[in-house]
Amino acid sequence: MQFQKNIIEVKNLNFSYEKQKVLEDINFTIEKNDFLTIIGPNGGGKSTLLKLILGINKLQNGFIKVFGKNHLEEIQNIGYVPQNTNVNLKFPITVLEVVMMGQNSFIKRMFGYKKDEKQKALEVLKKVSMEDFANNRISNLSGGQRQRVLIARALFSNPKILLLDEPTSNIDINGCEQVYLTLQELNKKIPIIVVSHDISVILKYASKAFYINKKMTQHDLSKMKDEFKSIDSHVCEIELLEMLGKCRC
Ligand SMILES: Nc1ncnc2c1ncn2[C@@H]1O[C@H](COP(=O)(O)OP(=O)(O)OP(=O)(O)O)[C@@H](O)[C@H]1O
Repeated sequence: MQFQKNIIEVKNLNFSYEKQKVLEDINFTIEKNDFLTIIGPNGGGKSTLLKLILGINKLQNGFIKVFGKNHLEEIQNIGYVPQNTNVNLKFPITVLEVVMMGQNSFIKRMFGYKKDEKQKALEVLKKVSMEDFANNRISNLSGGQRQRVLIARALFSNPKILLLDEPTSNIDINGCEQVYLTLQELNKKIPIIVVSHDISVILKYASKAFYINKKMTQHDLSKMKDEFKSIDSHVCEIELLEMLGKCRC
């Protein structure tokens, strides 16, 4: 197989809802080991960009290539953890069952799961350090634990890229760290793209940051890394966000 440097390539992307322009002249590439965070103000266009990559929003111009092909041909290789999960917490469903919902076959869901699928679900739960909770009800987990289960669900179909939309909203700082440590471990094998408002936490883990407010500013975080690693107290996220929005690095 030919070596593919760019896992995702986006060029000349513009997008509008009705007459409201939401994204303007977006260009970037994602490589194999990237851990990218997409940050920016509310309504800046972050989720819209993810939905374009996933084919949920229809491309209006420009192009998105995944592994060198039209992105729509490669959707099955993209794992997605959406902002609002569709798991009904009132439904008496176990962690293992939630993970196995990561396969798209309705027939399989109707007629039960095979033994090897349960084994595979346990393996992906191990990747997010949640295998001991396999038989617990999803409703009994903490927010951070639940989010790691939803990451396992996205991993069930062996994606080659993982996209997450605000995976740590409503999770306390320790839960956040656990989720990001999990993502850091997964990033040894696959690129990670995460939309987040947890600026100071995510900047410790990410290698790149894209600030989006209709237009995009790209930041290579490797140089700033040591400073962010030493952050263990309060940082003013508003100032940090403003700085990243104005900076032209
Ligand atoms: N389906 C839609 N139809 C019309 N307008 C939409 C739709 N989805 C989003 N928008 C608008 O597009 C803009 C960008 O929304 P988007 O959800 O991409 O922002 P975001 O950066 O993810 O915001 P947040 O941080 O609040 O989640 C907003 O003004 C929003 O109201």
